[in-house]
Amino acid sequence: MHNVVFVLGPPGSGKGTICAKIQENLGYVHLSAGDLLRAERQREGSEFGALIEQHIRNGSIVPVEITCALLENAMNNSGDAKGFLVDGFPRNEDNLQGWNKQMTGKALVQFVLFLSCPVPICIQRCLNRGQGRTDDNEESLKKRVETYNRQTFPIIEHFEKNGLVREVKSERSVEEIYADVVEVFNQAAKV
Ligand SMILES: Nc1ncnc2c1ncn2[C@@H]1O[C@H](COP(=O)(O)OP(=O)(O)O)[C@@H](O)[C@H]1O
Ligand SMILES: Nc1ccn([C@@H]2O[C@H](COP(=O)(O)OP(=O)(O)O)[C@@H](O)[C@H]2O)c(=O)n1
Ligand SMILES: [Mg+2]
Repeated sequence: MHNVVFVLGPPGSGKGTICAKIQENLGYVHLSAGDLLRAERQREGSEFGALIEQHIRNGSIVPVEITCALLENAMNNSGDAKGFLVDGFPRNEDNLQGWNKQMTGKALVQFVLFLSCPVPICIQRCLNRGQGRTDDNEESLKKRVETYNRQTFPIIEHFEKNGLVREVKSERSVEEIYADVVEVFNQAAKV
């Protein structure tokens, strides 16, 4: 059984940054759904490259069959890990349903780390990210924020109803955010 922590929040809220620190210090393995999709897009012989690029530019969500298979493969190929940080997933109802269908009995979701941050700050961070991403431009960002508001936030609310959400405000320094994140993981380890 894989232990999983879902990490959600608007684009640019700092999911990748904080996950890297958790992986470094707390022994969880970081799996970014976006990174896995970008790698699959680049993989020679992939039949999904064009479809993935289309969704990324549009800020829309790739069908779960593709994303969940990438996540499950990565988990199975990671050897023994204390747990996995599944960053940027599930982002919509399709993601959630597909995960439940494919991973029930194989993964246990410990909690959902929700990095909350005002959208204008998130957009500015993405525009300054400097990773050359095809979706870090004003036009794609507008669509990504809309997708977040319409599709991802309701998923966070769903988990909230189940008592699984641990919110950490991320309009602060990485050090301040991370200090709260460590508290969340410590609390989770007690129960
Ligand atoms: N707490 C923070 N304060 C200022 N900038 C940040 C903070 N966390 C991340 N960043 C920067 O913002 C950009 C987006 O961060 P990233 O971790 O990629 O977010 P996400 O994965 O949620 O899109 C990156 O350039 C990152 O260096
Ligand atoms: N579960 C997911 C995660 C990302 N994606 C796609 O990948 C893009 C980038 O996701 P990301 O997680 O790397 O973006 P950030 O929130 O980290 O900025 C999203 O806008 C989607 O188009 C997806 O389709 N399904
Ligand atoms: Mg990211």
